[in-house]
Amino acid sequence: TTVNFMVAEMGRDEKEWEKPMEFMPERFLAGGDGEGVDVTGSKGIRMMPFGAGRRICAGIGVAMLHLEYFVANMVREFEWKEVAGDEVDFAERREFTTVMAKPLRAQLIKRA
Ligand code: HEM
Repeated sequence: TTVNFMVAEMGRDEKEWEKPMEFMPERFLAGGDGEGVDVTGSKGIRMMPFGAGRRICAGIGVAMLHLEYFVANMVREFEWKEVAGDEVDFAERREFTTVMAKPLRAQLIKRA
C-alpha cells in the first residue's frame, strides 16, 4: 500500500514548533526551538526536507554545504530590501504548488 506522509504538516505541528506559522528563521539559531534539528531523521523526525531512510536525498551533504555558503555570501555582499510598495505577503496562494501570495521582490544594494 502507499503511505503518504504530509511533510508540510510536520512543520505546522504546534507540539513541535513554537508559533509554527510564523516566519522565524532565527528559530534555528542557538536557543531557538529548531537549534540543531536533525534533518536526516536518524534521531527523530520534526521536519524532513530531504526525505528519510534508505532513499534520503543523495545530495544532502553538498546541498547543505552550498546553500549555507551561498546564503552567507549573498548576505555578506548585499543589503537586502523589499521594493517599496511591493511588500512580501506570506499568505498561501494555490498554484500548481503552494506559493507565497506576494513573493519577495528584492532590491539588492552592494555593501561597501
Ligand atoms: C536543498 C536542496 C535539496 C533538497 C531539499 C532535496 C530534497 C530531496 C528529496 C525530498 C528527495 C527524495 C527523498 C525520498 O525519496 O525520500 C531527494 C532525492 C534525491 N536527491 Fe535531493 N535535494 C536537494 C539537493 C540535491 C542535490 C544538490 C543533489 C545532487 C548533487 C541531490 C540528489 C538527489 C538524488 C540522487 C536523489 C535520489 C535518491 C534516491 O532515490 O535514492 N539532491 N532530494
